[in-house]
Amino acid sequence: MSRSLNLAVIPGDGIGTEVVTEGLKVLDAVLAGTDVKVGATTYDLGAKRWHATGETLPDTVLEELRGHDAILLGAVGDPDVPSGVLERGLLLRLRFELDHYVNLRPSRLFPGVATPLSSPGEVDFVVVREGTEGPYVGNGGALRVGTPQEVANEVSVNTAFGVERVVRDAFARAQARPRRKLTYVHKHNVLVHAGHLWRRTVERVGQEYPDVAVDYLHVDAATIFFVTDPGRFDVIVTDNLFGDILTDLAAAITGGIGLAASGNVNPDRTAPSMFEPVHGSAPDIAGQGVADPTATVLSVGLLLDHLGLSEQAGRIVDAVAADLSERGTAARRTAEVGDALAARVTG
Ligand SMILES: NC(=O)C1=CN([C@@H]2O[C@H](COP(=O)(O)OP(=O)(O)OC[C@H]3O[C@@H](n4cnc5c(N)ncnc54)[C@H](O)[C@@H]3O)[C@@H](O)[C@H]2O)C=CC1
Ligand SMILES: CC(C)CC(=O)C(=O)O
Ligand SMILES: [Mg+2]
Repeated sequence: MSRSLNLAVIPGDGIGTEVVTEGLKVLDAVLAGTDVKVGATTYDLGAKRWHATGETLPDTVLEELRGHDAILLGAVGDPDVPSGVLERGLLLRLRFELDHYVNLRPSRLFPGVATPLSSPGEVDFVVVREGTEGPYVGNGGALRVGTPQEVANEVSVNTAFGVERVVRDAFARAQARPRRKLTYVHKHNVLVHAGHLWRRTVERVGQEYPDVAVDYLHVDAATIFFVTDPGRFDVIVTDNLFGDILTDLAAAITGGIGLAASGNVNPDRTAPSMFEPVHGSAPDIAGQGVADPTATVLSVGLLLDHLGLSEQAGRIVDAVAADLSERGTAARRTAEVGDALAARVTG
């Protein structure tokens, strides 16, 4: 029986448009000859639309997006748009409205990939970053802005409901992996209100997963072990801000930000999940055709896996692994990498 995938594509800004082109190229290639047909609708959300209309994410577009099976996003953010307008008004609004409470960020050091670590050992972990709460919810404000008496608040919101659902997801993922280990990362020695909610939640939910070994790291110490002993990690669960920072570090130790994929997952499937590279719009290299599209291609793999196409998802990971092992040090252009990966998934 044939199947159709109804995708929404938001290329966004900067290198977002460049890497998404390659992601779609590989998607078409991996599905060629199968009975899966892709219908992709592109949405022009991002800086251009904001400049033209002042819109970030109109309600009508949000409602349309809800009707898709999944969303593929490049990146948003532009130096000519005030900082935060697109990041909050578009990207975070999508994550919050579509209830992407699991921000899934796998990190794996593929064979042959250069890392700044001298003896990394095997690195293969996944960060489960809470995606709808924490300091990113916009619960803040400022008084006497621009004066020497300015006071600025950005309050981290952590609810029992929100923490429990992401912690449960992380335990389930840890249980399904061979090492069955969960590290939760916070800063409960100082952030005693949110931190203790996280700690109590992990302890309580952990009783239902006696076969999962649990440990805890303060976030500052976690950064040490990311560099000195990344092999100790299997599944990491943490809040929205810590997870954001740790996953750029995770990318850096596993070959760079151009390889780091992510899924903003709505595990309850009440709305489409959204897949995107961990990186941003990289204005410093935008338009040059040199961005590495591998992170986006791997994000397409996560998308396929989420939609039950695990065989095709596995072919994407295998193609990336093979490409990386032979890549060498010569710089390759964005389209060259996309072409090579497209050829490998069909070959
Ligand atoms: N999910 C999203 O849409 C995100 C958006 N942003 C936004 O992107 C803009 C730029 O943010 P930055 O902090 O500079 O982070 P960034 O991730 O865009 O860039 C950081 C560094 O990594 C490099 N880089 C990023 N992606 C790369 C790739 N695929 N290949 C090779 N090099 C790559 C860039 O050239 C830059 O030197 C800002 O407006 C920011 O708010 C940042 C992170 C995530
Ligand atoms: C722009 C931020 C809200 C997004 C980000 O840095 C991320 O999700 O990694
Ligand atoms: Mg980030």
